[in-house]
Amino acid sequence: MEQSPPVKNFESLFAELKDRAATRPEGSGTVAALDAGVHSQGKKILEEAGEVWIAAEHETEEALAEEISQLLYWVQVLMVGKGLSLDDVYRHL
Ligand SMILES: N=c1c2ncn([C@@H]3O[C@H](COP(=O)(O)OP(=O)(O)OP(=O)(O)O)[C@@H](O)[C@H]3O)c2ncn1[C@@H]1O[C@H](COP(=O)(O)O)[C@@H](O)[C@H]1O
Repeated sequence: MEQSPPVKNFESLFAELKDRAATRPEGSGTVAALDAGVHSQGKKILEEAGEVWIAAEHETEEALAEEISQLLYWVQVLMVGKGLSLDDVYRHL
């Protein structure tokens, strides 16, 4: 069966998180994560990176893909919190 294209990608998620930061909707986990600050965000990035490593060594490709998506999310939260744009990062690629 053919897989449908993802409804989100790196750019669209980043735009969504920036919108959350600007509009601060009730119940947003991203707003809570931003309010928790860079120390908490950094810990989450390390935790998710560890889960990526473990999944790569011991789990399925699907589990690994999910862990990587969470790591990307937390990196984006940190970026939004620090006021970095995607281009700020892309120009180092
Ligand atoms: N892509 C994500 C995403 N990936 C990871 N996470 C959060 O990252 C954490 C993952 O942690 P774990 O792996 O430890 O899983 P867990 O055990 O369920 O969670 P914790 O006990 O650690 O809180 C969870 O708290 C998730 O809510 C995400 N939270 C939100 N998004 C997307 O971000 C957008 C904005 O979300 P809201 O701000 O919540 O509206 C939406 O498109 C969401 O789908």
